[in-house]
Amino acid sequence: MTSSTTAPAPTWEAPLAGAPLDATVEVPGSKSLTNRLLVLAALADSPGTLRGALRSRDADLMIGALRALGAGIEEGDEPSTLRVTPGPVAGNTEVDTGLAGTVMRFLPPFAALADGPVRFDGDAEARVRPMLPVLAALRALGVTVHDPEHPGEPPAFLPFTVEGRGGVPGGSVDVDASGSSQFVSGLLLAAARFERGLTLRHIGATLPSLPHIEMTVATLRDVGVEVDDSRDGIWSVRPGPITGRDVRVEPDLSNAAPFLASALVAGGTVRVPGWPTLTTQPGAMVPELLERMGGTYTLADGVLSVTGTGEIHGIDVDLHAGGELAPTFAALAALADSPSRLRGIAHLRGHETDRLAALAREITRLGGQAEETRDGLVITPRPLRGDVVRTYADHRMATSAALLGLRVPGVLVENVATTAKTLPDFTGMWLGMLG
Ligand SMILES: O=C(O)C1=C[C@@H](OP(=O)(O)O)[C@@H](O)[C@H](O)C1
Ligand SMILES: C=C(OP(=O)(O)O)C(=O)O
Repeated sequence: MTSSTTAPAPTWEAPLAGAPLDATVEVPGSKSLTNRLLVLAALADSPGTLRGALRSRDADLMIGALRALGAGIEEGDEPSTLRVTPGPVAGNTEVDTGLAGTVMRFLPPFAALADGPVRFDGDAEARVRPMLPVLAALRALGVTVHDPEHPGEPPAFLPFTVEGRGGVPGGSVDVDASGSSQFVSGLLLAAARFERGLTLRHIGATLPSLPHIEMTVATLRDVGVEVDDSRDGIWSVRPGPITGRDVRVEPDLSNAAPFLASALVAGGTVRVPGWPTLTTQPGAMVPELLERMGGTYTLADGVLSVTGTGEIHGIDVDLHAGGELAPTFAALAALADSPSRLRGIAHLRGHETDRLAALAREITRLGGQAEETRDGLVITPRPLRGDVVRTYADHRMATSAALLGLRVPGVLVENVATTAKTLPDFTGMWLGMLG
């Protein structure tokens, strides 16, 4: 018998909360806004600037890809200030999507405008994330998408090549977006540059993450694009110019979630400044959900404060509008005083990992009880014990494990560096919060 040569993945011992919290946490810019604003700035008719942009793996993959596709992107005085100079969309290039849904789903329609082929590939974990609806829509719109290594088989996953021909006629297309709202967002973001614009009709039974589609529509309108979203499940984008603008990016409210949730686990107060009064981010749901689980919150002068007592109540919640919040609420549910049900999140099976399976498996590993349902999780609190928590290259599995570790001694988070996908200094921020 030979011994395994695979080194164990490094782990990070999640710190226990020794005392009630009293912390203010500055949360970097929203991933979803940063990557939309970058795409629109690169498609615009004039230069634009993002301030307070996220700099993380997903944002830097988007920057790298847009540069490869012909845009100029320079840092200003700070890394979070990005000056974007649009250029003709360039082909004969490659896009590394990493594991970023926003890069793999937003850029194929953009690449269809290029003057040559654009090859897309990403991480091993990215190669199993669903891509078919956006690629099939492009093909229905007359764009050639193929995998030169498997000619004759229309690709449904990474890797693939989009044959840019310098323009897209556009028109009408049906898309089943029940697997991801990003299929809709990606097509809408590039549609003002299609010759006839685009009318997109969602034909699936369910539609996740509607706030993220509303974010797409809002960011398009902010740069002067006309969008008709007056009919449920149908979006029409008129062809027309896109204006380069100077915009400030809101903090990432979904990344704020595990920090705010910490107040419920450890007791005390956590504050996040820069909380927008009006936003399309699904993280806007976080304060009310934390209140339902036993916290209280206030919003004053743009500072959101969440206070907890250490007591957490179970919740029955449909998270289809904000599925990316599920790992945070699953961790709270595992520490609650009554069972919880998270519903409406079947599409999490196509996220960074199959999040329903991963959350059920890891909560169970710590001695908890968590079962997958058709469209979510049922979590019954049990006494938990420390162990290694596997993270499956998923940043939110890591932040969710850190939350459990505030109360459960000996939680060892595997590959905590995966948090760099959207939060490059997660462990520094977490330790800072604990004081
Ligand atoms: O458009 C976006 O920026 C996002 C949309 C959502 O995707 P799904 O609709 O696939 O859940 C969300 O979960 C993801 O984190 C970001
Ligand atoms: C689902 C997520 O990411 P992505 O943008 O890669 O889909 C997420 O951040 O929770």
